Amino acid sequence: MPSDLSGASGISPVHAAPPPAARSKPSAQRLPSDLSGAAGTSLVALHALLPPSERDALRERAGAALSSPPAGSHLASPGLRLLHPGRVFLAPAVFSASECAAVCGAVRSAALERGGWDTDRHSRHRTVDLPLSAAAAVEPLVRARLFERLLRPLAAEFLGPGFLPEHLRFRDVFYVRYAAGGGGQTSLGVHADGSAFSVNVLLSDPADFSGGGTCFEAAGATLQPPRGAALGHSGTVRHGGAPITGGERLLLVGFVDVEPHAYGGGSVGWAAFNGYCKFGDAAWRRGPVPALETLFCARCGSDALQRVAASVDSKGKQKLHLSAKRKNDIRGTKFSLPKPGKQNRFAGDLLLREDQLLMGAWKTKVKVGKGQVESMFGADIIDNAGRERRGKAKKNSEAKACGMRRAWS
Ligand SMILES: O=C(O)CCC(=O)C(=O)O
Ligand SMILES: [Fe+2]
Repeated sequence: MPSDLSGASGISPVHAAPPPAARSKPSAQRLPSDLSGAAGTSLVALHALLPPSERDALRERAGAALSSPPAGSHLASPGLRLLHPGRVFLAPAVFSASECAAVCGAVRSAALERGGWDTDRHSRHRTVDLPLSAAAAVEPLVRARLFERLLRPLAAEFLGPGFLPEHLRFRDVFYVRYAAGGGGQTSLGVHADGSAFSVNVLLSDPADFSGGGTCFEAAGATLQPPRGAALGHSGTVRHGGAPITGGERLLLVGFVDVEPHAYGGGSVGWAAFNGYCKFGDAAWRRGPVPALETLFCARCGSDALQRVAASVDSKGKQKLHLSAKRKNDIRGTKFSLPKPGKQNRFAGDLLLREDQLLMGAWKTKVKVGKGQVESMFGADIIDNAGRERRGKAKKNSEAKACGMRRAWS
C-alpha cells in the first residue's frame, strides 16, 4: 500500500494486510461510515492519488480527446487507459441503509423464486450470483442510484468536462452472495475484471457477517466499506473477495465500460437518449450541460432554445436577462420535412425532439470482440426486442446472453 494514503481524503491510512490465503483471517480495515465532506466530493479517492499536476494533465488529455474526438474515433481504449491502474475509489453513500435492506429482500426472494442462485455466469473466478434483472422490483432504483451517485460524479471528477456520464455503461451488474456454512461461497480468489473499472456495493448489514471485504493484491490491504458505499477500482487492479467467517455477505457488483461511440456537438441529445435507455429517469434529470452543445431543452425536450444574455452577481449567482416583451420570431424556421433518402443519404429518422424514440437505433451494433457484435445499448439488448418474428425462425438466430467474463486472471 503506498505511503501517500494518509490524509488523502481524511481517511486513516489502510495498512497492509495480506490478500486472503484461503483460511487465514485477514486483518481488514473497516472504513468509517461517515465520509461526508471527506474530500469535498461524493467520490473519495482512497489511495494512489496522482500528483495534482499529473492528474490535471490526465484530465486535460481526457477532456480534449473526448470533447472533440477525431471523426469516427472510438472512445473505448482512451477510456480504459484513463483510469490509473493503482486507483481505488469510494463513493460513500450510493444506497441508504433502508434501500440496501429493500434490495437484499428483493434479491433473496428472486433467488427463491428462481430456485437458487446462479454459479455459471462468469467463466473464471465464479461467483454465486444473480443478474440485476433477476430482482425486477428494485432494478429501476439500482440503475438510478448507480447513475446518479456513481457514474455521474465519476465521469465529472475523473474524466474531465468533455465527458458525459452517458459515455459510461454497465457491461454487467449482478448481486453476489458469500455465505459461511451450507456449502456457500466464502471467498473469491485474486483476479482482474475485464472492465474499464469495477464497483462493488455492500448491501448486507455488516453485523450480519464476519470477515469479508475486498482485498487488493498490490496494496496488500483488505477494505471493508460501510453498508451502501461503493468501492471502485480500475478493472486491471488485481483484487479478490476476502473470506467471510460467519453469516451472509451480499454485494452488488458492476463492471463499467466506456461507450465505443463519441457524442459530441450535435449528438448530445442522442447521448441523453442513450443514457435514458440505460439508466431510466435518472439520466433525464441531468445537471447543466455545456450550453453550446445542447440541442434540446433539458426540461421540456423541445428544440426551442434561445440564446440570452447572462451575468453573475457579486455572490456568484447567475442572472438571465430575459425580456418579457421579446417575441419569438419564427419566420424562416418552418420547413416541410424532407423525404428520407436512399443508400445512406439522409436515411433514418430526423431527430426532432430529445425524447424521440429512434426505433432503428436498437439495431445499432458495436464490435465487442473477434467476430462478436452486440447492441450499442449493452449486451442485454437484442435488436428484435419488442418485435414479433414473422415467418420461419432463422437457424442460430437466438440472441445469446452475453455474460461478462473476468479476464487476465
Ligand atoms: O467480494 C468482493 O469484495 C469482490 C467481488 C469481486 O471482485 C467480483 O465479483 O468481481
Ligand atoms: Fe472482481
